[in-house]
Amino acid sequence: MKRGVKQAQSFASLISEPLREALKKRGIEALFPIQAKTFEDVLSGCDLVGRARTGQGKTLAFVLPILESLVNGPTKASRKTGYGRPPSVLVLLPTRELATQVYDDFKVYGGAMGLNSCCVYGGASYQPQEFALKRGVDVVVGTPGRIKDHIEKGNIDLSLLKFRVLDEADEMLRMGFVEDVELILGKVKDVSKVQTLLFSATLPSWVKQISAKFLKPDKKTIDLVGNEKMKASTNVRHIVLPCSTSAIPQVIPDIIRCYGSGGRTIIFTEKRESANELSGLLPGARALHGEIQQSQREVTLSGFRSGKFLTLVATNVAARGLDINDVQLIIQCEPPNDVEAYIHRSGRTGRAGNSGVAVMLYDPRRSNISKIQRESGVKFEHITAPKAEDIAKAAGVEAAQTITQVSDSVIPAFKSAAEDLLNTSGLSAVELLAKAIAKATGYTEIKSRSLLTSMENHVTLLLESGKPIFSPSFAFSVLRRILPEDKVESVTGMSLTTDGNGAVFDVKKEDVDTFLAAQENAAGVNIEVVKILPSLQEREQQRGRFGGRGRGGFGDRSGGNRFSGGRGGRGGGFSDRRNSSGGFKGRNNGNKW
Ligand SMILES: Nc1ncnc2c1ncn2[C@@H]1O[C@H](COP(=O)(O)OP(=O)(O)OP(=O)(O)O)[C@@H](O)[C@H]1O
Repeated sequence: MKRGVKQAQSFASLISEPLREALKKRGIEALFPIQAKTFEDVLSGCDLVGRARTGQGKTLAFVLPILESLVNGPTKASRKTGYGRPPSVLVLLPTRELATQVYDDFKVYGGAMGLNSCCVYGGASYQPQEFALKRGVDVVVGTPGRIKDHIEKGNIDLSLLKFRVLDEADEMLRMGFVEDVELILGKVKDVSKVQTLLFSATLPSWVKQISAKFLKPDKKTIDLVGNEKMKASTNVRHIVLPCSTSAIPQVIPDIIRCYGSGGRTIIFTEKRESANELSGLLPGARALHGEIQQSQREVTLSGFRSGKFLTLVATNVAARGLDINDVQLIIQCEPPNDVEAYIHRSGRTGRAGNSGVAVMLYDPRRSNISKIQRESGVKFEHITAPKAEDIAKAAGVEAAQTITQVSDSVIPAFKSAAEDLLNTSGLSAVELLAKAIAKATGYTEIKSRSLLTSMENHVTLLLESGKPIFSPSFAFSVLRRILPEDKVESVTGMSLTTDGNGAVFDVKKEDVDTFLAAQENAAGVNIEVVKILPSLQEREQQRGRFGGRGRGGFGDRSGGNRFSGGRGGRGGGFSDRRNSSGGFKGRNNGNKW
């Protein structure tokens, strides 16, 4: 669904005929706001800092005016042409995948105007890059490390440079490319002759300081996010869902079924090992991360782009800038460390005016979502794992469509089997059809899940004791008074409610009656099955108030080993999150996040 983000304004007047034709072939017939707002400043020679939310067209916001300037505008006269010419434009990006993507735009649109581009990044062989540079190019796009190497080898001459662009500038600097970037930018002798453009959807204050160093003092800033509260994409439905790590592989297929709209899904994990592991557990998924060989990364990404497979499990290497058609759903397996990562990851959907869904999984006992909520301005929608009826509804709609598409010619072949079934099964036609749809969708058994951790065949209970519950260990002590030790030991996920009056936890489905009956053993104790997950205290809140990691503390007893889904060690406190061992499959799996 398109929203009205396009601006027809000045398209024809700003953009020359061949470029307009090339844009039209890709469905672009008007400028987006960031493009319209920056175009003339770039054309008139200004340095510029540009910021707009993800998917709002920042790439063309520099590509188009640069091309117009080189071919029809102020830099035309001094631009060299012919064999062996040095580049007029240098574009720096943080990842190889992004460099390739931006190069593609320069190749197509610059090509339409008679300009040559090349792309240089690490992990690919030097020789073809050297040949291209020696032949002479107008635009060089690449990652800082490799560009620096080429400059040092004398393959790139920056003496006639007109434009330098830092795209996803904050990520490039955050990734530790500061020295390379400074060295590259420092190679330009006469900065008065070069325009520097810096773009990103996120511009933390430290980037602004750096931009003050690289850009001219009279630079323009076009910030379409500015002080607005909402920093993430407004075209995306931002959702959070409580889920323990061990339940992630089971819950994800259901989330895709209910929220994926049949399109592509990108799943983000914090660690490479988790991306490998999860992609192995999800049917038809592939992994993408920095440890995979460059040639394989390219094969994977192009397979995902072309629809050979629809689920990509990636680390932050895919968080920035990637523009892939029909990504309907983003799943983050846990809250990222910084708000920028949340904004960029969720921004891989809901692009160019389309809508999308971003689901972030979190362990209510360990994760801190309020920080991301506060800093991104996102008001998260809280949901629990898709229920049987949600899955059936989503899967059923899809299956019903495919069933109606089956040719009528098969009916005679299967009719008598269908009639036999109807006559002998004792079920109605509708009931039988429901079973057939279940079989067709693969959902022949729908397991119930707990609201607190999304674990299969577990139920979330609420405990109240008639007085405030200050700590998980207090809640355990109440349980210990009314239940045998082995039942108390089996409790997982003990978490306190925000109002301080209750604690919620998961028990096995078969133990629910024992827990409910136990409340009779003590006056004032109330235990009930949770229908809607109450608001829960977060990690910091509990640590701040009670400061402890000791026995019975947060994470302790309640599946403290984050990845095992089993009982944690006594000292396994919440702060050990990043060092916990275990994996999606269980305790014996040594993979880390
Ligand atoms: N004027 C336009 N009309 C229609 N589509 C456009 C227009 N400009 C850009 N697009 C499309 O919008 C999509 C997003 O553009 P782009 O990748 O430049 O976004 P971005 O702002 O750089 O996002 P991010 O911050 O995630 O990198 C691309 O598919 C691009 O082709």
